[in-house]
Amino acid sequence: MGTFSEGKHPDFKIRGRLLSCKGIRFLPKSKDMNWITAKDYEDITYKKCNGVARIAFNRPEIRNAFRPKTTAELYDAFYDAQEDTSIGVVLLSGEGPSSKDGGWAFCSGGDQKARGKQGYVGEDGYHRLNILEVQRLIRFMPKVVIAVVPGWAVGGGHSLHVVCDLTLASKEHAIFKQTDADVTSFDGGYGSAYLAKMVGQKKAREIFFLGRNYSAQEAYEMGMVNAVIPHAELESTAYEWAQEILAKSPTSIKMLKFAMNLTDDGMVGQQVFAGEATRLAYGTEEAKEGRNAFLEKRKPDFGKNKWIP
Ligand SMILES: CC(C)(COP(=O)(O)OP(=O)(O)OC[C@H]1O[C@@H](n2cnc3c(N)ncnc32)[C@H](O)[C@@H]1OP(=O)(O)O)[C@@H](O)C(=O)NCCC(=O)NCCSC(=O)CCC(=O)c1ccccc1C(=O)O
Repeated sequence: MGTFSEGKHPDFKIRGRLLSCKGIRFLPKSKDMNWITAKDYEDITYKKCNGVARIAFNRPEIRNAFRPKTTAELYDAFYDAQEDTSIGVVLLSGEGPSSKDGGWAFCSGGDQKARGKQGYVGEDGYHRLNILEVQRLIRFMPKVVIAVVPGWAVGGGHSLHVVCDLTLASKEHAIFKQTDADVTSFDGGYGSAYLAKMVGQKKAREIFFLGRNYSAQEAYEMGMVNAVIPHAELESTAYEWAQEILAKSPTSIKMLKFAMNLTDDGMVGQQVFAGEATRLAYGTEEAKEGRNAFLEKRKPDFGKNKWIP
């Protein structure tokens, strides 16, 4: 990747987010990172910079465990990132280290102190399992979501990294662990079944049935982590991966994500993919003629020789 800065090269110009030099495109480097807070929350942080949104758990003293308030905030931030047309990639991470003991975490799953009889108890007194709504938003949003794992990814936190499109992990501090079977929980959806597609049935069963710790390197070798990154470079590397993705065709990225989801998501996967195909069809002359004919109360004339093989 290039590192020209403005003024240093005669052919340098800014074109959108990309820097162009005689046809060669240079991506913003991590030194250009300038995160701006998008919204203040209690349990998470939410920032944006150069087409990238960064959402992070912010309960480091309890290894970034989530309660209903956390998941409601996560949903709100992810929805905002989905709707913001300037955003193409979302990083999901965990703030840290813990001021208590210096430990790092991505997320340790459901806050066991908030757990009630039928889920996690919110301020309204209802028992919920609404992390699954967050999982679905990550899965179905037309943007790339990267799990940036600086420490523990455990229980429901492990499931979240699984459902993200990509995972980058801290070489020194990331540890992957499934404790669902220790606390009578079971993510029978993406957390387990999709994990098995990723690492294979035997390995997925080992992860859940034994609940062992796996290092970033072991997770990488299993196929559930894309890259193992020195801790100090984790955030900047995630930003640079995001910039590489942002340089691609947004329609291609969206359709590729939905195409890869399709086979595992059944009719809903087909619905999501087909919805985007419909949107593309709406952009054609044919669609314009169909709409106009209806509005003008006449038969549509789609023309001859339109049945392209
Ligand atoms: C994460 C650990 C392995 C880290 O161990 P360690 O580094 O030794 O730190 P500790 O001293 O244990 O922890 C420090 C501090 O944090 C508190 N803490 C840690 N995790 C939690 C938690 N999940 N809830 C509440 N508090 C937590 C811990 O008590 C310490 O506090 P002190 O006051 O200092 O004592 C280890 O901490 C650990 O194993 N944690 C528990 C992991 C766990 O079991 N998580 C829950 C799994 S079940 C789940 O997440 C369900 C989620 C869900 O809603 C769901 C439901 C249905 C379908 C799918 C899902 C889904 O999974 O998404």
